[in-house]
Amino acid sequence: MNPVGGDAGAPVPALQARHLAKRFGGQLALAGVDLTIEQGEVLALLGENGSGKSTLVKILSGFHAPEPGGRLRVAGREVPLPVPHDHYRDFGLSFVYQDLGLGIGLSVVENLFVGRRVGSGRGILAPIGWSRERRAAQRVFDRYHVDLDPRATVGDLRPTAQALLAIVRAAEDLRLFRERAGVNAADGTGEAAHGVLVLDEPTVFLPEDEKVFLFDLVRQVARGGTAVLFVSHDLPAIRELADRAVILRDGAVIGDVVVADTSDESLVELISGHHVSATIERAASRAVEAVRTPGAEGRDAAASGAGAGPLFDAADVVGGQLRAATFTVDAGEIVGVAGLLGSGAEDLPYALFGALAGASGVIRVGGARHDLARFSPRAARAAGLALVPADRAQQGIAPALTVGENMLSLVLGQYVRGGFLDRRALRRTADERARAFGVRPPDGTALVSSLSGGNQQRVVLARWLEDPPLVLILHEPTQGVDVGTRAELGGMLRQLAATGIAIIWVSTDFDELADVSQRVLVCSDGAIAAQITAPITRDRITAAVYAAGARTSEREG
Ligand SMILES: Nc1ncnc2c1ncn2[C@@H]1O[C@H](COP(=O)(O)OP(=O)(O)OP(=O)(O)O)[C@@H](O)[C@H]1O
Repeated sequence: MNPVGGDAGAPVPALQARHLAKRFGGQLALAGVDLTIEQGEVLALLGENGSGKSTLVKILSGFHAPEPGGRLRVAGREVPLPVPHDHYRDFGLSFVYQDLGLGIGLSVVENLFVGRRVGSGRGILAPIGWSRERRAAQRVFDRYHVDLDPRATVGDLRPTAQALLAIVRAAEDLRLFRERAGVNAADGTGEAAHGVLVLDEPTVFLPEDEKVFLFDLVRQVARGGTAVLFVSHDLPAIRELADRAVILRDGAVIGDVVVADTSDESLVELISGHHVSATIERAASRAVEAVRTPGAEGRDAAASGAGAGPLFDAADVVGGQLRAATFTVDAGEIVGVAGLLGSGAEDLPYALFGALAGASGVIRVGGARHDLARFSPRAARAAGLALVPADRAQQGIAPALTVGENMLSLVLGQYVRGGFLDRRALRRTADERARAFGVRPPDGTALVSSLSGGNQQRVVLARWLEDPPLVLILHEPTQGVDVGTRAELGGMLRQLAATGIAIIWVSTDFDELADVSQRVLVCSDGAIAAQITAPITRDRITAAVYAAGARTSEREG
């Protein structure tokens, strides 16, 4: 049953937005969106990369001012537009973003009560009673059935625990809003409508098996009456959580469906606007064709001439959580790497690429031997390696540069004529690549920071493929990428592998690994503990990862 906000008639919707629009220069990023979310409802907001989801969320948070003519009501009350900066909480809105917004060096209790001390009522100058605050924090966690230690430092928590804390904090903001609004309710009922919790891709960094804790918490928050707007590309998570899904395309609502009544295929079609499978291979070959430069042929020759042995060979790799990882990858092979958090899998891409301090071990690329203790990213590139890192914002792109400069930064030398950079040729190629990789808008001169997250990821991939390596190392390459594009990237990378490139694909998304890999290595306790060959399924990977983890803890116990 839906909790009722007033004393008569239908419950007040938690959120009613009318005609929200946003223009960036000549481009209409949001084209007049209407949206209603009922109290206690979990609504998924879906759409391909660049469809306008973040723009809508940023209007709700007050980060963007919408075009004139829009209206917003939350918890039955009119919210001024633009939403006053930093005051969304006062109107019953609360946000959790992918980066969670926690103070990593602070304790759990400090994060929970930041900005609103439970304290002694003597104001901000009163001494902080830590034991009282910790008890208050414990009561909050008990309320949400969440097991968190108020004393722990947030940076020491696992990502899942950090996400739980961020959600509890946001839900508490809404509970306090409701208390305040109830006290002030003009109709004297003491009853106030519930607010809206916005979750913007909160599952991206969480290990598959721990998402269930987050789902439990979100369901519980919604059961209490709060409406949840869940922005995500994660179809299984959407199916798990959402009652209804609204789909955006080109800034407009093009679908509003009950999730339980809609197949995955229909959802993907609504999101992408076409039958994905029919276009994957076409898009993939376009992108692979686009990057097959003369240099690439040279590398193909190097790859095939590497002799009888594997193209890539890693022995006793140490670094981070890795204690001695040894494995090989053949030319043309896609090898997945799976592991629980702390298994060492997440350190492997950086140790192999010379980007992890203190790493050691030996790798061989096409027969040439390299000592990882003396390796660097520059040496790795020269050796024929490329790395697509998980942390796109920090390591993948240069946000202040254009799409073209980012895409072509590894091959700028090819555009120097008579000592000058041939900007026209650079721009022509950049536009071509942007089209081939489906970057929207397909404009090589756009600043990369103005692209949506998924489109930035396409730029990162295009950049590395411009100068095709012998060995491509990918860490969570489809994070934040929409479902249609994900399939497209899978197809593209399969075609690249077919040209002789060896691909090492490290991911916590076991569905994805099952889909793309010819072989999956299971990392546990810093070593490769098992290997899965065809038939590769998500269940087999999950079982192997846990079996390896259990063997490790038995040994340690
Ligand atoms: N600050 C900005 N300046 C110029 N254009 C922008 C800006 N922010 C967004 N856009 C454009 O608005 C459109 C919608 O982007 P938005 O980030 O809302 O998409 P999204 O659906 O959240 O995508 P993703 O799934 O990739 O995160 C895109 O074409 C994007 O390039």
